[in-house]
Amino acid sequence: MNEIKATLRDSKTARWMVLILVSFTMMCAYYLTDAMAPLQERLQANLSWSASDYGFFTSGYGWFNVFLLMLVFSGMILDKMGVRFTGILSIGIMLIGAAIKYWAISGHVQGMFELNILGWQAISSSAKSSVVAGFGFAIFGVGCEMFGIAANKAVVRWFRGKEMALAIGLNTSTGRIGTALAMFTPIPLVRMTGDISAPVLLALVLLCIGMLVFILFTVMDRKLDKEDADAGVAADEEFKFADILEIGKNRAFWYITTLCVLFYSAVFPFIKYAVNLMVQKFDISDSFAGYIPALLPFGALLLTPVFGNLFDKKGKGATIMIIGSILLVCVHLLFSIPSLNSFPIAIGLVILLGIAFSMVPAAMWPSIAKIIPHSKLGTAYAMTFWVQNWGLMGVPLLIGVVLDKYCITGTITKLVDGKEQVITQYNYMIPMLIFAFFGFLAIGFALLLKAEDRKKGYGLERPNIKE
Ligand SMILES: NCCCC[C@H](N)C(=O)NCC(=O)O
Repeated sequence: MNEIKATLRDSKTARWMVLILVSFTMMCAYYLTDAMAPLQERLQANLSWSASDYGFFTSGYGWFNVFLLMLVFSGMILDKMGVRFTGILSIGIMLIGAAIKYWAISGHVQGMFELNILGWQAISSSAKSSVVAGFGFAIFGVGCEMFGIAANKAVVRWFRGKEMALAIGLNTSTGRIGTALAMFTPIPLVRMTGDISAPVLLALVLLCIGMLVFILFTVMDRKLDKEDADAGVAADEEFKFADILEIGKNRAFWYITTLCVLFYSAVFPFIKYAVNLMVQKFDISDSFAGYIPALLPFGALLLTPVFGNLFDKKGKGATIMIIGSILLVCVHLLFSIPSLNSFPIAIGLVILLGIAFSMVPAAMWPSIAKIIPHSKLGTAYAMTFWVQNWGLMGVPLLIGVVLDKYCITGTITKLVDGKEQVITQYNYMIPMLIFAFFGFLAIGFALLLKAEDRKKGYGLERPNIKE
């Protein structure tokens, strides 16, 4: 009888160590992604950014991923070159993007940007700093998404047949720590330093540490490769273009991917405006406002592993996604009602949103691994992220333009960091209805996914761990 040799993967300590190493960089990346969100009013006061400028800059995250198909290339690089190479490359790209963003926001870029074609103004004028910062954010976005798919694949590799959904959930949760920190640390940091770009500088330093930590992971992963080779475990198949076509033929894959773009379009872009929503709708002071949206990622950080564990042990992945999407719609509809503007309501709704934000990701990412074979997983995650990036790019821009066009209720003069500033006031009802609409469509696709799973037997409703 063949004796199956234990590998590093079979050691609980080694597996969880790997998870810690991979997740730390995720946290740094997520911190930088949202670190400008609490500074929306300060960007208006210090750099003359309108809501549209802020939306434009925020949409930068997806420009290259979407239009240059960088995410698809990232998936190919991942499946061809492996997680170690792709991880290091992605952190390098994030560092370059973050440095450009820092340079733009720290006052080196001034004036307005206009695109004139034969005397015709192609786009309305924007603050130059928002365009350059958006460019840096676009480069950063390529690295961040590339790192995301590499981290997912690394975790699946180390945890398949074990605590896979729990581990993916914990990895995502660590990212949420970064988002939570990004909600409430930037304002104190800016107050302390008097420099609006200080949070970006902090993120740059954290990313450098992230690079060192990831190098430690590569040492362990290389060891596992060697053990797998010695044990005769077949290496992953290399990327083939036919993979894209094959994945593209899978109906369940499209249901889950459409659900992904709709669901995340109602969460990540919401986070970008949430601090301002707290200040303007719920009349919460600027210095405290960030703590409330921070409850969202913080709740998700605690609950994503709980739902991941539930999925591992009891199954019900598609059902979890349906319930999460219903919760999302309820929250945004309640946010849209102007008279619901008290402090406890703000807290209650953000907590409920945190629960929805735990349920759907905890079930979604491991479900893709149940639908698509491991050798094509990098490409599959990349394709899903690519579609999702249309939302991450388009929706913040849409909300910024809608705010400037339809939601301005007036201006007030207030003290911001000791200086009198004129601040535009917005009514957030229409943006919240837009978010609710995305959630409503997401419910439909979650139902379709469940029906498809019943037909094809992917096992989304079955446990991942055989007890
Ligand atoms: N704040 C970073 C955006 C990450 C987007 C990424 N494509 C993703 O969806 N990751 C999984 C997650 O739930 O965060």
